[in-house]
Amino acid sequence: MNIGILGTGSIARTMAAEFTKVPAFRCEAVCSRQQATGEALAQQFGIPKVYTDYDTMLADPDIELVYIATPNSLHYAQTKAALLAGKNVLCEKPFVPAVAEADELIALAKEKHLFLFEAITTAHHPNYALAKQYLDDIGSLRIVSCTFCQYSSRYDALLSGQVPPVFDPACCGGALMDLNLYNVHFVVGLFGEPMRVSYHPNLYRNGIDTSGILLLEYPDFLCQCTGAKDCAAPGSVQLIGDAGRILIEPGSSNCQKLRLVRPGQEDLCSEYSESPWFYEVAEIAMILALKDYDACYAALKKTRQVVTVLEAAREDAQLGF
Ligand SMILES: NC(=O)C1=CN([C@@H]2O[C@H](COP(=O)(O)OP(=O)(O)OC[C@H]3O[C@@H](n4cnc5c(N)ncnc54)[C@H](OP(=O)(O)O)[C@@H]3O)[C@@H](O)[C@H]2O)C=CC1
Ligand SMILES: O=C1CO[C@H](CO)[C@@H](O)[C@@H]1O
Repeated sequence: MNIGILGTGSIARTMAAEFTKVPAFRCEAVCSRQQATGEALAQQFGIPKVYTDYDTMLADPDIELVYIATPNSLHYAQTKAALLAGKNVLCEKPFVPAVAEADELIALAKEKHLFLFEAITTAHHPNYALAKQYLDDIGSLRIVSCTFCQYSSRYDALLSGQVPPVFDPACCGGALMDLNLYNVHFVVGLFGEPMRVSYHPNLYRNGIDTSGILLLEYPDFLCQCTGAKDCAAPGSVQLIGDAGRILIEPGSSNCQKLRLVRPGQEDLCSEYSESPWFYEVAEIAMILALKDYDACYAALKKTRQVVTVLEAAREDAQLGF
């Protein structure tokens, strides 16, 4: 599968490296707003073509899949253009801001029988499946607690007067959309949509949430998701039942270590060493190789549920974007 990469930022570089580990993928082209930036990425990863115009890249018949790694607010239009051009699409998280946009893109992918996928590591990690398997061992679930707090150098830029896309309301940035969404993916992936959603953000003066606490209420348990880009803390997911708990570290974006803890019993531990993107890219390669559209559309159904929760959270906090 020949890939055209759109964007040359931090995740585009990470993913270009991950694509090269999987023989089924070949990076065919990169598209950047500047020729020199595109050439730098192309040279680093041995990518033969550089485009500075997205439509021109979409017109390249050699490209079968477009990987979109641009600011959040561009995902919808760029995904739609790629699908209309007949390309499969892997779109970075967060998929799109609005449920109506998600529905339109999912319908378009189905109509054109194309692969469409949100690039997010959470559910692809082997320990995620293990957590699901261990749920029966912790009794009745009472509390879920997820923490993803990572101080961002872009927060320093915000404090010094710049507005990077990730802290720009016009780009649909913020801690909820950038980091807390991993927690939402973890929880909604396992338990579906909650009954009620409320979001309590710390706001910067431009109206962006630099951190915040999200409460998801389920019929039988409560879930607290913390996401922050303005402070740091060790990350984790804890699923706490009345007969034990499951602890995952460093958390919802990388389920590297899992521990099942039950009183009076030895802990069961599981640890993986590959990067979290490795498992995501391997699973995508498998879905594409098998043309497993059921798996693709099942993942999109989860993505749509997450978009619904995130939209409800932004509405609850009256974020205005
Ligand atoms: N899955 C994961 O682990 C991660 C996912 N992400 C997601 O990936 C996306 C990109 O994030 P990240 O790589 O950190 O962002 P960066 O700001 O580092 O890169 C974004 C790239 O998009 C391109 N771009 C196109 N239009 C614009 C524009 N108007 N403003 C700014 N950049 C533009 C730029 O490439 P050029 O200059 O070449 O045109 C830029 O380098 C986001 O949606 C983010 O949520 C981010 C980090 C990790
Ligand atoms: O998705 C993400 C995961 O972590 C990154 C930082 O390391 C974030 O900036 C990013 O958007």
